[in-house]
Amino acid sequence: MIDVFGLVKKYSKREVLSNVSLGVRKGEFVSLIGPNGAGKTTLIRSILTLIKPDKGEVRIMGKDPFKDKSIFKNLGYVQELPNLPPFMTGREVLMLSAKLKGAKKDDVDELLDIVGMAEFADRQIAKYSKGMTQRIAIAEALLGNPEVMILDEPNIGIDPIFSVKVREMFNKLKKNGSSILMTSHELEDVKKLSDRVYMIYKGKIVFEGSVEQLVREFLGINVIIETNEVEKVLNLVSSLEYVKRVYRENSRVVVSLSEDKREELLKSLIQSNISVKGFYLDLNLEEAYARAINSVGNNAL
Ligand SMILES: Nc1ncnc2c1ncn2[C@@H]1O[C@H](COP(=O)(O)OP(=O)(O)OP(=O)(O)O)[C@@H](O)[C@H]1O
Repeated sequence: MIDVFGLVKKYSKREVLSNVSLGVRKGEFVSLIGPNGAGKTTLIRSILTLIKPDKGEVRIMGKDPFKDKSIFKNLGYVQELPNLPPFMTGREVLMLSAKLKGAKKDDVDELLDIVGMAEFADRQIAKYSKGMTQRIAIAEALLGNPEVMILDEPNIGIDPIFSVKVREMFNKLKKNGSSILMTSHELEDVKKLSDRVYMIYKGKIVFEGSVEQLVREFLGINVIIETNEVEKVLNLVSSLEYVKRVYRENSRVVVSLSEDKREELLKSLIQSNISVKGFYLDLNLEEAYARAINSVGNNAL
């Protein structure tokens, strides 16, 4: 639904996007992560034709957005720090957008309710807080259930309770078959929402895969065992040849494996009659992200 081939963007002589290719399939949620200045917004704005790339091609729903603007009727976009008209009210912004997208007044009312802005709908944007403006921007992007949604740091300024709601909304959109591309520094959202992740560093894609693959590649396979019998677990696992490292965290034992022997490990625990309350892969995306950036930074690009 979104395809980018060999995108290059230069500012003066500096290349800020270097041969970037990326794809988002139907019903897929893809996140674009990377440090400040890596090129995420430049890439998003190039996809949306707000920036003209020097080389490369973009397709949205199979069409070239630089030539066919009709696709934008079916596309929702939350831009980084939304710049909504300050003298319009939230409702007016949504009504205007509904007209352009062919959505109904009822859809506007429903969305105002969903984003918790019904009460403030007739207040001017200039009088909104940052988070309130962001809520209207998200509602605006969701209008008309777009087939493609592009989100550039949608969670800036949003409180934790609404963050959970936003995740639910994006998940619902995805279940209905929409394709979503998001940039975010909120790794918890990235972890909970993404089917696939692209990591961009200094204008180059340096990783593509699932969150689990990213964690495995940069942190290895770490299993968390929750148990009341920590000592027994420590004794058992430290004798297993595929266990690289083991440490205790209160009533949890964290075990690093040299290869994917999770099934064997679980069997050994059960055979030793150890009561296991929890057994799962540690998906510490923050740490994997830091290591990945460190590793690409060291292998000078
Ligand atoms: N109009 C411009 N003129 C010159 N350089 C620019 C311009 N816009 C962006 N850049 C540069 O392009 C690079 C990529 O910027 P971009 O905004 O895409 O990064 P980002 O990954 O979105 O960062 P952040 O996480 O901070 O939002 C940066 O080095 C930035 O300084």
